[in-house]
Amino acid sequence: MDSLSINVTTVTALFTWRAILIQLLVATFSLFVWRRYLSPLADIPGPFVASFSRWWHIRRIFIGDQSLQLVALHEKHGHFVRIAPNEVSVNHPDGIKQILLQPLWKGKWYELLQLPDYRYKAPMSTLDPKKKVERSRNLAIGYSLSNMIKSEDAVTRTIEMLLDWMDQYAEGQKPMELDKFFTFTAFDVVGEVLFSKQFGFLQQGVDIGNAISNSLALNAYAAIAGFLQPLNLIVANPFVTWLQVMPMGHLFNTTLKAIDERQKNDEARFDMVAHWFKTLASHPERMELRDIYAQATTNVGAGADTVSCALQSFVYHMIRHPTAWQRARAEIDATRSNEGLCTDRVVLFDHAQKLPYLQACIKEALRVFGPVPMGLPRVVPREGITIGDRTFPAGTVLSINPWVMHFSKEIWGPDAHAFNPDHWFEGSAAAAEKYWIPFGAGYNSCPGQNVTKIELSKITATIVRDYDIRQVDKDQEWKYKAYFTVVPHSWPCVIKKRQY
Ligand code: HEM
Repeated sequence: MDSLSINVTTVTALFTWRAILIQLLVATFSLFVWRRYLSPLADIPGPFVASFSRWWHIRRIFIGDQSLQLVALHEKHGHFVRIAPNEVSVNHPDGIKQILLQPLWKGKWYELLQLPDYRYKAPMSTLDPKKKVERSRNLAIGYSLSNMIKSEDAVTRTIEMLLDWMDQYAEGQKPMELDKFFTFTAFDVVGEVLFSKQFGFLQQGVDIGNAISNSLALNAYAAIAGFLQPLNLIVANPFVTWLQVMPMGHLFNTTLKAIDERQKNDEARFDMVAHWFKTLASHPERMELRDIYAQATTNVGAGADTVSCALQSFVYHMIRHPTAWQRARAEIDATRSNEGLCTDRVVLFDHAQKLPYLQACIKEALRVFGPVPMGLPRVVPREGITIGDRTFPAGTVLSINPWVMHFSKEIWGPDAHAFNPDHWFEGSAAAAEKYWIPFGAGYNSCPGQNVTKIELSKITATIVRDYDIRQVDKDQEWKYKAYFTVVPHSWPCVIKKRQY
């Protein structure tokens, strides 16, 4: 045999099935050894599988208990837990300052939020901090408190529809699934503030076109598929968008249709999209129509489940703590009789803000059951990041999970897991505030905070003042799955209207 035929034989041998299999096994084993034993993160504790694969995390998201698992892991291992080969969950008290409050690139996971496909870029799906801030600047005016307050009457009318349903259930003495009605309300409020039109859930009292079930499917999909980018390219592209077969396509089309109708509606208020269209008209070089569609879709995706969860957490925990309910009610009654406030059928935002105990209860509800139970991932820059006595090299993904932060006994004391509104009046309350991150923190924090505060303050004050609520089965725990957001269900209630 000459040398040429030996080489050909060798190359051919390399490509037999057996050889390919062996090479794959060697490569996989080498990757495993490197990730598990040689990586700079090798000594960070965490689940064994997570040290060499993302599957531990994906499985926990799929099961729906990622947040509780992470809380337990931090209690066992301390400030740093390795949750994937290149990702570390952090609950060090300096973590928020060093990670969320810095202009760091976001983890690649966020790209999944280009809804319904890569042509639609919103600030949330923009990883580069500079570009993200530029995009947000075009849209920020729509979220300002002064503009949100202009929508208060529309929000009030929507809440009145919720109250009509509550009155109806109270009269009929039928169990009410508050979880569904809170979600209906949250969706309809988003519709009102965004494009001056409710989606119609409260009017019909049903999940029209399974939109809410679809939103749950999108939520589960987003949480997992963000880690499987190639899969995302197959299921989220312009062709699939056109086919309208994916949940994000449905969400997008509903939003698009609503914006188009709004543009023809002469009675539309100067709502959120009106502000964005105004910016587009005066600065066409800064943004395009697709940005408006993308941001409106993000709002519908991010602004309804979260508020429903917050409302549910408030009522669920308050009825388990009747003393807190009575104290909040006494505060409202006193404000009513002493100052003549809180007398409207739906309490005004301005009045609800003057109720410190009620506000503490809202904050506590958002602390013990935050609507976002997933870590917020950021990428360590070239110069590395030092947190406590640990330095993380460039490229490591560090994430802060609101649940983990909110359950830290180091920060909130030994009863960190308990619902206790007095957390907000104790000595360290002001200091603890900086660790309260249901809305995230820093340049990526939630722009929907103002409308959320208006909605939560008005609804909770009105309900506490006017209704007595108990669960059909007081020992029944609600059910939920912690995906990107968490929306509990299955805790039907009996509603009674308060007699004055
Ligand atoms: C209790 C209610 C809410 C909670 C707890 C909440 C929480 C959050 C969190 C944790 C983030 C992500 C921060 C990050 O990536 O670091 C976020 C982003 C966002 N939220 Fe909210 N949210 C709520 C309500 C709303 C509402 C009502 C709207 C809109 C009307 C909204 C619109 C958005 C948008 C557009 C983003 C993306 C922000 C960006 O990256 O530019 N949210 N929210």
